[in-house]
Amino acid sequence: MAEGRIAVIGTGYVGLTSGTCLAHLGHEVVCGDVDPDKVERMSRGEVPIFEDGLQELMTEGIESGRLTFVHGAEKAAEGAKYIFLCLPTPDGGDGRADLRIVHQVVAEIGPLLDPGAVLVTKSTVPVGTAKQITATLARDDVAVVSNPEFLQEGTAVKNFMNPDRVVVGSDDRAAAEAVAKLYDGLTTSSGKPVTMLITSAESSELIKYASNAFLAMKLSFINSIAGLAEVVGADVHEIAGGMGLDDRIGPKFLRAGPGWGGSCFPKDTKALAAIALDYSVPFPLLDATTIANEQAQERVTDRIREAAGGDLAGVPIALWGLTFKAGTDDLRDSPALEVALRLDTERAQLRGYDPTVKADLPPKNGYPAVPVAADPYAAAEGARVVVLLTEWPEFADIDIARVAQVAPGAVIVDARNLLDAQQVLDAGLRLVPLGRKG
Ligand SMILES: NC(=O)C1=CN([C@@H]2O[C@H](COP(=O)(O)OP(=O)(O)OC[C@H]3O[C@@H](n4cnc5c(N)ncnc54)[C@H](O)[C@@H]3O)[C@@H](O)[C@H]2O)C=CC1
Ligand SMILES: O=C(O)[C@H]1O[C@H](OP(=O)(O)OP(=O)(O)OC[C@H]2O[C@@H](n3ccc(=O)[nH]c3=O)[C@H](O)[C@@H]2O)[C@H](O)[C@@H](O)[C@@H]1O
Repeated sequence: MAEGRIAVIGTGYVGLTSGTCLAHLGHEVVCGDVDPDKVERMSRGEVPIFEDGLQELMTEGIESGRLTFVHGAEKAAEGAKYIFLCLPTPDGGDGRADLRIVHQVVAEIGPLLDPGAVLVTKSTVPVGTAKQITATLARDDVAVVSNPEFLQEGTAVKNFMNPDRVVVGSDDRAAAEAVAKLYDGLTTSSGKPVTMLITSAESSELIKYASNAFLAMKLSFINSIAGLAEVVGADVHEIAGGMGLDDRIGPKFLRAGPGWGGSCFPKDTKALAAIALDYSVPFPLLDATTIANEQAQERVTDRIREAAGGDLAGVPIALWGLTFKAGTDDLRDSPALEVALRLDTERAQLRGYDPTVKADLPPKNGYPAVPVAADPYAAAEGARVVVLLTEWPEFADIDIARVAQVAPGAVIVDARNLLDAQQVLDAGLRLVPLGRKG
């Protein structure tokens, strides 16, 4: 076990998962957050986010005494050997990452750190941030290490415990190796030892952005292929299957949908484009990746408008799925809400359902208010168009005959291609799939 305690600053999807899993690996971990209510709830063992497997490990950590929660960054950082920054780095409005919270916390905790402490950026931060933090700290006795996180929401614990790789970057080789050692004992999902990649801080910072932007580009590519497939009479599933059989392409991240979203792909793709621009390096693929994503959201909206007969004003529409993907309660930059916004602008009457959303959505971050029903059938009642936007497994098992009863004559626009066309037809409804003819 590592000598010295670990502090985790910021207990969101990344911080809470990392802190809990590091405690599970045997480390002593103190998590600090600025939100006192959240700290109080977590101290009682309550998991504030929807994340498979987190509750069990968090209870285990608290009961073992290895995992504790405190209010504020300073309290967590004081006396710690490793300080993991898991703070938000949102879009600053011009595409660049807003690092104000990171810099503010570094300024707060810098003077308190013990000599020999290692400050680790787990947040996704632009290239050059480790250098900037080193300059702000102005301490020769504290090392700065970049250790980006690659977990996916919904499978965060699994991804943390079985990563494809761990990337650690620093000018201080010994500090980087010490951070890599904290992950000792982890295996990949196929049981192999995890590759620990030690790089410069700059490479490590860019590996994170390059990975996210590359995945977003892959999705934009298949979504554009879906648009083409609809016109030429091909089937995007057959195409993705055929492409994925090529080892060099691989089958993952080729599921066409209503565009990609979430708290990271949109902001990180834009942030990488901003970095390239700042360094005067042409990188048109990144802008194209974002533009193609907006086109994918637009295409789904077009299909819905066509299904409604050309005019959306006053048309009752059910939205099945509101989160940015299945398996999470996260609504940040959700493609479902992007589509809802477009429909709302055209004055459609929306009603949503999502297994993790229990209350009506108020207008937020530019997205419209969406009344939320208790189940998918209540959402569909009286709807002229039902749109499947998030790939929750319960939609694949939906009782279509019951939908036909509550929404006779409705058209189902299946933006995740989850439903069986024949079943929908048998129930007397029309199905509009994505990336293939209906
Ligand atoms: N959500 C994800 O799946 C992944 C996110 N990332 C990156 O990790 C970073 C964190 O992301 P999330 O965990 O999603 O964020 P989040 O928004 O879920 O959590 C951030 C936490 O930091 C706390 N916080 C804010 N200001 C603070 C302060 N001054 N002192 C202490 N705590 C403070 C907030 O109260 C919140 O609990 C971002 O840079 C993100 O890009 C990286 C990989 C995966
Ligand atoms: O930096 C981050 O925050 C994380 O961002 C993504 O993880 P996440 O945001 O949890 O979501 P993904 O599972 O990657 O899905 C992103 C979007 O792509 C969509 N998607 C994904 C896969 C696919 O085949 N088709 C598809 O439309 C999802 O529905 C969702 O809207 C990355 O996959 C993680 O590796 C990374 O750590």
